[in-house]
Amino acid sequence: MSKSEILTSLRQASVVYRTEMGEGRRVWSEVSLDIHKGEWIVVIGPNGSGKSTLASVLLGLCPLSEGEMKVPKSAVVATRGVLQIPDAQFIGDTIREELDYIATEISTEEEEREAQYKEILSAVGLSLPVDRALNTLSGGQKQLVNLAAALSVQPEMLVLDEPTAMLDPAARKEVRQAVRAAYQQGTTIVWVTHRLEEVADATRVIGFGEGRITYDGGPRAFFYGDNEAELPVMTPCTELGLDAPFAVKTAISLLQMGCKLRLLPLNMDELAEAVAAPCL
Ligand SMILES: Nc1ncnc2c1ncn2[C@@H]1O[C@H](COP(=O)(O)OP(=O)(O)OP(=O)(O)O)[C@@H](O)[C@H]1O
Repeated sequence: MSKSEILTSLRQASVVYRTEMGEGRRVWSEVSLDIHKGEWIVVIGPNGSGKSTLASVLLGLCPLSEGEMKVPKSAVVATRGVLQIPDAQFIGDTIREELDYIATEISTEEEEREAQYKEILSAVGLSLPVDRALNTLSGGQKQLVNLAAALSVQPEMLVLDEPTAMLDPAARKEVRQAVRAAYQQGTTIVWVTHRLEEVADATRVIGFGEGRITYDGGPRAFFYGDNEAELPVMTPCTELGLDAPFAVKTAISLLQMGCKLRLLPLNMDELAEAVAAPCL
């Protein structure tokens, strides 16, 4: 997929929130960023570092106080979002109502419409009756309905703000799988998270610390630094005060013991691959 087409640009963007006392509180300073078509960007950082503010800005929910956000004329960008709390996004009471509100180009002809609903749901791996009440669904199913609704308008860019935060491991896996399918269909992904294992899907990682971008690069360099020959004392991950996933920490220990790994793993599957061959 081409990385050249820019979907959205931020230039010297700052956000100042007003506190209850009416004072300005600067939570974002001089953030500059180009989001390219075909990227899967994971945005990571400690609590309160400004990650969700990026999601809100991209979704048009938070105005910039300074700087600008540009959508180049060549890119017709439809951006949709899925947020942390599944119920907070629902408008309707049933899956049908939800899709009726959000999905566009739904047929007025009944048979065709039912087939469209089925297709929208199956795109995220759901096979539920459309008249199911939303409050009878599990957290994971609710989040998949939100995802299905967001994807039903075929957005160019999908912004996810900690979509798995309230979910159990099985549901987290389903949501990631559904987002991977959307990515493979050409949707650009911006995924805000505090779960470091979710970095494994990224083509690009953006690290946030105290309202500024501290890292913008590949996922492996985020965990291991950019010099494969020598492990740095501090990596972009540890500089943000974040604890690397088990697979990364294990690989670092092996490297420190003098083992040469075939790849620098991002997750358990890759760790198994890295240690399957004897140390060189
Ligand atoms: N509507 C608001 N009004 C005032 N301050 C806000 C508002 N939203 C966020 N903030 C503050 O802005 C800072 C950045 O918040 P943001 O939610 O973007 O961070 P985050 O990295 O997503 O944090 P977390 O991981 O805890 O969700 C925080 O200090 C937060 O308290």
